[in-house]
Amino acid sequence: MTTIESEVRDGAKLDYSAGFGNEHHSEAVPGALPVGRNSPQRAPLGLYAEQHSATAFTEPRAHNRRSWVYRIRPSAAHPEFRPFRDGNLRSAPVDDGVADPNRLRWSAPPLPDVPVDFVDGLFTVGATGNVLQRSGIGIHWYLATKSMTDRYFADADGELLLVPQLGGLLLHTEYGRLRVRPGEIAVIGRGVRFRVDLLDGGARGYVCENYGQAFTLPELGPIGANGLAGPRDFLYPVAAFEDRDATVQVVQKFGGRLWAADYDHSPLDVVAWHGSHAAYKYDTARFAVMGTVSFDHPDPSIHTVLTSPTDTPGQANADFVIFAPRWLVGEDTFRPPWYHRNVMSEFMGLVTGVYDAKAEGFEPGGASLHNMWSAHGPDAETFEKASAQELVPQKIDDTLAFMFETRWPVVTTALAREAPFRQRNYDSVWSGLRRRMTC
Ligand SMILES: O=C(O)Cc1cc(O)ccc1O
Ligand SMILES: [Fe+2]
Repeated sequence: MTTIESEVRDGAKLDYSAGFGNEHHSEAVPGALPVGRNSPQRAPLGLYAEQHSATAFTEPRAHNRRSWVYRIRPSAAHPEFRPFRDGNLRSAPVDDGVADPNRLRWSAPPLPDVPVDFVDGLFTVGATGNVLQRSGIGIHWYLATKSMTDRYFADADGELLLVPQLGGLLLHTEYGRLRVRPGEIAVIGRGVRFRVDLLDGGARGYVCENYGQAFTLPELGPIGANGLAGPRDFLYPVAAFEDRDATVQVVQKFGGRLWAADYDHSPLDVVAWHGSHAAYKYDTARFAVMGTVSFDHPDPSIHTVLTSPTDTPGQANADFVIFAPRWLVGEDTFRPPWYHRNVMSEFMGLVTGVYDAKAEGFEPGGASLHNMWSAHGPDAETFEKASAQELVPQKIDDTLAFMFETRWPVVTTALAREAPFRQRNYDSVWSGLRRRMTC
């Protein structure tokens, strides 16, 4: 094992292997991991060796991702997948989609009052790009009221960045277990099979389904070698497997649609693995926030946790940006986010607290979409306060907002546009901004 970090919570201890993009290695049974080669004539303990290639074989080492797994049965041993209901899950291009220039905002969607698991509880706000071209993102909420039993999920269309907002999750993945609570995030690599147990009975959160290049850490440029998210704080699971012969349903998202097959065993049967493609979690409380110590509000790129680059430098397929607790000390500065029109599209969510650009209406669990070039910024109340406040050092505390930012316009689904929890009067938050010119 590389570096181990242990976490005892809810009476249960989980071990993790630390380090973003490391060559992790882990075995749940001693001797299960071959040494010195990946594919011996007979893998240890009668296991099957299998490679998961998350990048083309020939991609540069800096972003090549692949893992070797040693499992009870090879993944190839499965019956036919058949089309399955899509529920409220949509993909790009969205059939009934609208690329809407309006500012949109939603209250927190209520949890269903019937038992619904993570897969059935996915609700798509919008998407952009094209799943078949491996470009763009899907933006979803998950709204779950029961754990997945006898059911597993895998997304061939993209990796899944989960941002829990309500309730903890225990993610059982092919590579082992991750426990994530609000304030933490998890990324499940493309194609990785998993199931979701709810730790608190109900769970709500946000998903960025990244069709493009896998998330990586942003360059730090003149910031130097440290700051923002530290590589060692990304925690990967250690091997843990299910040795279970039972009829289970494996649902996979492929080409924008769901497909399902009934297996006669659990697909989480990896006894040992090594490599760089898996799943990981990160606690946003470990983010070393940077900001001004003189004047002016910095561009929000300073708060980037993870980025999915494209072939055009600086134009992200997706950036994951957080607005975490921090001190504001700027002198002669309008401290909240400035008014803004942006070629990049900004989807925002709130895990907890109040976001410093919106005095009211932007709720924990809710969301806003400021699409490419739509004009946005502080609401009227925030503007009044921030223009008049005494500029003493001020702690923004007990809050966590985030942004999925993408270079493409986001196309909203009919589901999201027609949702009863969409705030149809969102424009009015700016209507109180009166003329103030004095000459
Ligand atoms: O609230 C927003 O729109 C996000 C945002 C935050 C910020 O600090 C600066 C610019 C920006 O777009
Ligand atoms: Fe913005």
